[in-house]
Amino acid sequence: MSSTIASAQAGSRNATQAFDASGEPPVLRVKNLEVTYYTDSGRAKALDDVSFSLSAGEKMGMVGESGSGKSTMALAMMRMIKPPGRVEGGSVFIDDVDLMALDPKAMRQARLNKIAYIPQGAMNSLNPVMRIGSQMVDAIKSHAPSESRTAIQDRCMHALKSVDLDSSVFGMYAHELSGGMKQRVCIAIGVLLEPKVIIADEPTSALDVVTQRQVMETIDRVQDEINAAVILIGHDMGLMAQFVDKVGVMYAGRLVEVSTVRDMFTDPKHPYSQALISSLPNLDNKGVFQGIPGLAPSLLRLPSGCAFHPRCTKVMDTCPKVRPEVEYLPDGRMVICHLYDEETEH
Ligand SMILES: Nc1ncnc2c1ncn2[C@@H]1O[C@H](COP(=O)(O)OP(=O)(O)OP(=O)(O)O)[C@@H](O)[C@H]1O
Repeated sequence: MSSTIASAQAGSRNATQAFDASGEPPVLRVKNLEVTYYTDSGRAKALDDVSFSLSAGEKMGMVGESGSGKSTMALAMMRMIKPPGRVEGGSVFIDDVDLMALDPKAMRQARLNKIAYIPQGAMNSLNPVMRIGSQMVDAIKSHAPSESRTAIQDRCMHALKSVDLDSSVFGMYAHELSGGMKQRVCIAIGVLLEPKVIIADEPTSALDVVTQRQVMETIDRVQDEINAAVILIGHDMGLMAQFVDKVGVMYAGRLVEVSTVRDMFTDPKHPYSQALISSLPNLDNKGVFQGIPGLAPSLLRLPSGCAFHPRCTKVMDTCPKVRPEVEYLPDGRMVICHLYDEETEH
């Protein structure tokens, strides 16, 4: 755990810096990503100026209430936003390639090759009438068409092994597998081409607690093997805390805080992060859950200034009037809140 925390500390500073402590540039740099959904009721800015970076081998948990923009961020990074949504701006660099600037064919190649996405409910979208092996082979062929038959077969067997599944799963159908096994198949498909970045959207939802842990451990092990940067989207802060290096908190389309997992749990900076952390059950508040007052705002009618101000226990005069901007604290943490206007590194 201590090495995780140490790399997390370094990782947090990376959010502000182009290079990490080892002198290596981060493998993933998301800059000013913006997505708007043009609905009949109006424009909903689901992703508002989101920037962060991750080093190879680093894991980031992305949390926030339902509708805060977590899946939109993942889809935008994959260039899979569909109408009425539109990516309005920003870049997603993997090494020095901006995915946003690739032509559609190059982007198709980049998916699975450079960046893999395991969507919400992936295990339920395995094709019920195709053997697992055929689905794996198809995935490779569509992204690496020149690979030989033997190389493809080897890749599939290696991927199954790396997620702790027997090679016999290759010839099975989805209905013959448990939920945890299906989710592991989805992870195996995600890592077939050893991508540099893996995004897993709620990989453990709909699984029992024991299987949740096993799936997280599988992601951990596979990630270690290929040294990928991983983004884990989820609601379970407790489970996430055990597996990630840093945590990003989203609110109403903005990434309002990025901190190491230790900092997030011991000293969250944004009042919304503080509310999220104090709403977690612990031994002191046995069974008494502290909710966050108020409701998440509609993106169509966002409160002025800071969108969190109507629910914030630390609201100040400036909060409804002025939109807070990204601040990097002296310890490298990123926060978007007027409370820290004075603490910024200049
Ligand atoms: N196809 C769509 N058309 C219109 N609005 C959309 C569409 N998809 C998402 N949105 C809006 O974008 C916002 C962000 O949605 P998103 O699914 O990214 O949130 P999320 O944080 O992933 O939520 P959850 O935790 O429930 O998965 C939501 O407020 C939603 O209303």
